[in-house]
Amino acid sequence: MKYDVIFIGSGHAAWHGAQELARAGKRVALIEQEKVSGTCTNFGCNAKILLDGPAELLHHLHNYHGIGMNDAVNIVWPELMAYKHQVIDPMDEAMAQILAVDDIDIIFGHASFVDAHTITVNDDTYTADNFVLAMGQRPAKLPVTGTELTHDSKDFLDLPEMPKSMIMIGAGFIGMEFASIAQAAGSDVTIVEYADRALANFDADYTNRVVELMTAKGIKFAFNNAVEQISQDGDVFSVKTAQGNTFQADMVFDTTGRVPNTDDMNLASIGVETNRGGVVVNDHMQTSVAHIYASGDVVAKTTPRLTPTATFESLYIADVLLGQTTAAIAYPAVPSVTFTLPRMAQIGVSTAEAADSDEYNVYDINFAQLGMFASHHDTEAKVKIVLNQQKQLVGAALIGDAAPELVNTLVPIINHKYTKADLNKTIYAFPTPSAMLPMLLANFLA
Ligand SMILES: Cc1cc2nc3c(=O)[nH]c(=O)nc-3n(C[C@H](O)[C@H](O)[C@H](O)COP(=O)(O)OP(=O)(O)OC[C@H]3O[C@@H](n4cnc5c(N)ncnc54)[C@H](O)[C@@H]3O)c2cc1C
Ligand SMILES: NC(=O)c1ccc[n+]([C@@H]2O[C@H](COP(=O)([O-])OP(=O)(O)OC[C@H]3O[C@@H](n4cnc5c(N)ncnc54)[C@H](O)[C@@H]3O)[C@@H](O)[C@H]2O)c1
Repeated sequence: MKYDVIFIGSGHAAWHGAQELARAGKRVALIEQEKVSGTCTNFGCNAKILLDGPAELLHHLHNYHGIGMNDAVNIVWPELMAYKHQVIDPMDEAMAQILAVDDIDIIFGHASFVDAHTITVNDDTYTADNFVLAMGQRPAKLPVTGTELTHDSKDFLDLPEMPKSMIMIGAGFIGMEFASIAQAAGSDVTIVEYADRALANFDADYTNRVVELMTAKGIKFAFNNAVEQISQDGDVFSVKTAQGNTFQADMVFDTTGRVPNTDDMNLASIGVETNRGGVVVNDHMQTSVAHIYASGDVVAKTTPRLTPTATFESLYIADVLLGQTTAAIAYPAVPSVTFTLPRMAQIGVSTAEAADSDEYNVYDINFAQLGMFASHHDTEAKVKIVLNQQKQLVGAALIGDAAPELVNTLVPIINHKYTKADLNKTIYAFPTPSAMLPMLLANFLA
C-alpha cells in the first residue's frame, strides 16, 4: 500500500498533523502498536487529571478548614477507578472514529523500516513519500537489582485498590503528582530522590514550599538518596540507597523519567540519527534523512515534552509538507503545569534563567494577599513575573490552586507583548483570579 505520509505513532505528535494533511487531500496512515491516540489520552494526562479530581476537591475543602468547614469526605478509590475506566477506556475508539471521518487509515502493529521509503507492520509492507516519527516515550526502568519489582505510571493509573503505603522513586512530575493523589486517597507515601530538590525545572522557592506542604500532609521525602537495590520479603518491598538508607512499603513505583521509543525500528540502518534523548532533528523537524520528520516526545530536544508541544510540532510538520511554510519551527512561550496540591506553573523565561542574566528583572506578586476573596482562601497563591528591559512580560512562575488556569491567561500577554495600555483596554469577568492577575500585572508593564 502506498501513502503520501505515514506517521509512526498515533498520539498528539501524529494525529493533529495527520488530519490537516488528509483534509488537504493527502493519503495518510497512522501506525499504532498499542492504543489509538497514545500516552496522553490513554495512560497519561487525561487519566491522571480525572483521578486527581477528588484529591483537588479535598484540597480545596482543606483551604476552609477552621474558617467554616471541616474535611468530612473521603476518596473511595475503587469507585473512582471504575469511573476512570468508564470515561477513559472508550476514548481510543472514539478517536479512531474521528480520524476515520477524514479517511485516515490506522494500521495496528509495530512499524520497522525496510528502507528509507518502506516499513513493515505484521509482515505487510507500506511505502510513503514522507514519514513522521512520532513514537513517544516509555517509562524508564532503573538499572538496579530488583528493578522488576517496581511498577510504572500505567500501573498507578490502573490501581484497583489504593495500597496502604507506597514509595515513589523520583520527585519529578510523575512522582510528585501521583504522590499528591495517593496521599489524598489514604496511602502513606515516601518519595526517594537522588537530587537535592524536587521538580528541577520549576522555581526553587515554590517547589520547596510545595514540598513543605506535602510534608505537612504526611508525605515523606528522602532527597540526596540514589536507589541501588529493591527487594521483597513477603508483602513488604524494600528500597535501599547508596547512602545506606532503607525505605519500606507495600508497592514501589519507578518514576525516574521516560526513554524514547526508538528501538527495533532499523533507524540506524536507514541513516536516521538518534541519541539518548531520542531522534535528532534540524530546525525544520527533519531527521538526518530529509523526507523523514520527527515530532513530539521521541524528539531529542530541550523544549518541554508535553502534549501541547507535540501538537504544535505535528501541525508545523503538516504545514511544511503542504508547502505552507519554509520557516524554521518557532515555539511561542510554552506553559507547563505540575498538578501537585497546591499546583505550580511555569512559562517562558524561568526565574532561575532571569537570575543569571542582566536582561531581566523578577518581581513578586503576593496573589494570596490581594486576591484571597476571589481564590477560595488560597493562602499559598503567589506569582513571580519576569520582565525584560522594555518592561514586557517574558516569563512567570506561579504557585497556588489557580496556577494552571492563570498561566494560560499569561500566554497571550507574553506572545503578543501586551502593554499596560493593552491590559487597560481589556474587560475580564470579576471577581475571578483570572481578572485579578492582569489587574496586578498591569502595574509592572510599560
Ligand atoms: C503519567 C503521565 C502524565 C502526563 N501528564 C501530562 C500533563 O498533565 N500535561 C502534558 O502536557 N503532558 C503530560 N504528559 C506527557 C504527554 O503525555 C506526552 O508529552 C504526549 O503524550 C506526547 O505525545 P506523543 O504523540 O509524542 O507520544 P505518545 O502519546 O507516547 O504516542 C506515541 C505512540 O507511538 C506508539 N509507538 C511507538 N513505537 C511504535 C512503533 N514502532 N510502531 C507503532 N507504534 C509505535 C506508542 O504505542 C504510542 O501510542 C504526561 C505523561 C505521562 C506518562
Ligand atoms: N504535568 C505534566 O505536564 C506532566 C506530568 C507527568 C509527566 N509529564 C512528562 O513525563 C515526563 C517524565 O516524568 P517523570 O516524572 O517520570 O520524569 P522527570 O524527569 O520529571 O523526573 C524524574 C526524577 O527522578 C529522579 N531520579 C532519577 N534517577 C533516580 C534514582 N536512581 N534514584 C532516585 N531518583 C532518581 C530525577 O532526579 C528526577 O527528579 C516529564 O518530563 C514530562 O515530559 C508531564
